[in-house]
Amino acid sequence: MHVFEKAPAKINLTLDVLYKRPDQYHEVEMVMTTVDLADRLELIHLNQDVIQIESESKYVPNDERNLAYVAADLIKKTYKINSGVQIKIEKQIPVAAGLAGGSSDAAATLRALNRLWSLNRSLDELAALGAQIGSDVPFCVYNRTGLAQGRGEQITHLPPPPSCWAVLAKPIIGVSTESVYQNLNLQTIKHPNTKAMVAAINNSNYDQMVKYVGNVLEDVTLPLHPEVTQIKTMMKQSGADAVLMSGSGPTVFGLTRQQSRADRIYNSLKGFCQDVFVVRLLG
Ligand SMILES: C[C@](O)(CO)[C@H](O)COP(=O)(O)OP(=O)(O)OC[C@H]1O[C@@H](n2ccc(N)nc2=O)[C@H](O)[C@@H]1O
Ligand SMILES: Nc1ncnc2c1ncn2[C@@H]1O[C@H](COP(=O)(O)OP(=O)(O)OP(=O)(O)O)[C@@H](O)[C@H]1O
Repeated sequence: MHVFEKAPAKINLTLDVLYKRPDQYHEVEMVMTTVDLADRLELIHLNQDVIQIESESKYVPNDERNLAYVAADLIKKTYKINSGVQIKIEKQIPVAAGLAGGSSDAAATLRALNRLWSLNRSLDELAALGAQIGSDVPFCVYNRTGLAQGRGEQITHLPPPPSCWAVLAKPIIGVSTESVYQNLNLQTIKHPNTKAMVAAINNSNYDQMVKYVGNVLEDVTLPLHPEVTQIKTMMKQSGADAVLMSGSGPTVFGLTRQQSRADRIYNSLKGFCQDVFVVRLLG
C-alpha cells in the first residue's frame, strides 16, 4: 500500500509582526499563497513499527529531525497506530529558504497518512495537529491562499489570487527563522496594509495586490545579506510589478502577469543565483 502527495512551497504576500508574546513567539498577520514548486512524497505502509525517511537531498536530515518524521510520529501517537511507514521525499523546494519546505513536507505527511491509514480526519483536525509541529504547518495542511494570524496557525481562507507568474530566486545563504524574529526591532517597523491585501485578493485585483506586498522581516535579513537587496533590484529592473522577500528569507519573488516578462526576469537572475524558478501562483 502506498500513496503520493505533493508538498507545495508558499510565499508571503504580506508578513506583519504586531508584538512579541510572553511565549517568545511573535503575534503575526500574514497573507500567504502556494506556488507550483513542490516536493513530492511517496509514503509506503510498513507492517513493522518504524518510521523511515529517504531523501537524496544532502541538506535535509534522514532521521527524527526531519519534519516529515515528526508529523508521522505525531499521527502514530495521536491515533495509536502500531504499524510503520517509509517516507520518500523528492526535494525540489530549496531548504532554509523562506518557502516553508519542511513545513509543507510535514503537512503533506499528515494528509498522506490520513489517506494511507484511512483515518478519515478533517483538514481542520490535521491543521490543529500540525500546529504542534510548527507555525507554518497549519497553512500548509490547507494548501490554499489564506490570512494567517496568531503565531501563524490561525488560518482564514481566501480565494486564489489573481492569476500571475512569480519568479523565485534564492542566494546561496541559509537564514535562521528564529534569529530573524529575535533581531526584529518592533519600534521601527513599517507595517504592511494587511486589510488592503486581503481586499485585493477578495476582489481579484492584481494592481492592488502588487501595490500592497510587504514583509517586515526584510528589515532584519536585508542589511545582513546584501545579495537579497541585489536580487530585488535586478528583478525590479527586469520589469517585475512587485518584488518581496518571502518569510524570513532569503528567497525573493517577483510578480508579473506576462510569461515573456517572467522569462526575462529569470534570465537576468540565472547567472547570479543557482536557485531560480518560474512558477504560477496556485492558491
Ligand atoms: C517566517 C515564517 O515562515 C512566515 O510564514 C513563519 O513565521 C515561521 O514559521 P515556522 O518556520 O513554522 O516557525 P516555527 O518552527 O514555529 O518557529 C521557529 C522560530 O521562529 C520564531 N517565531 C516563529 C513564528 C512566530 N510567529 N514567531 C516567532 O518568533 C520563534 O523563535 C521560533 O522558535
Ligand atoms: N523535510 C524537510 N525539508 C526541509 N528542511 C527540513 C525538513 N525536515 C527538517 N528540516 C530542517 O528544517 C530547517 C528549515 O528548513 P525549511 O526548508 O523548512 O526552511 P524555511 O523554508 O525557511 O521554512 P519557513 O519558511 O517555514 O521558516 C532546515 O535546517 C532543515 O534541516
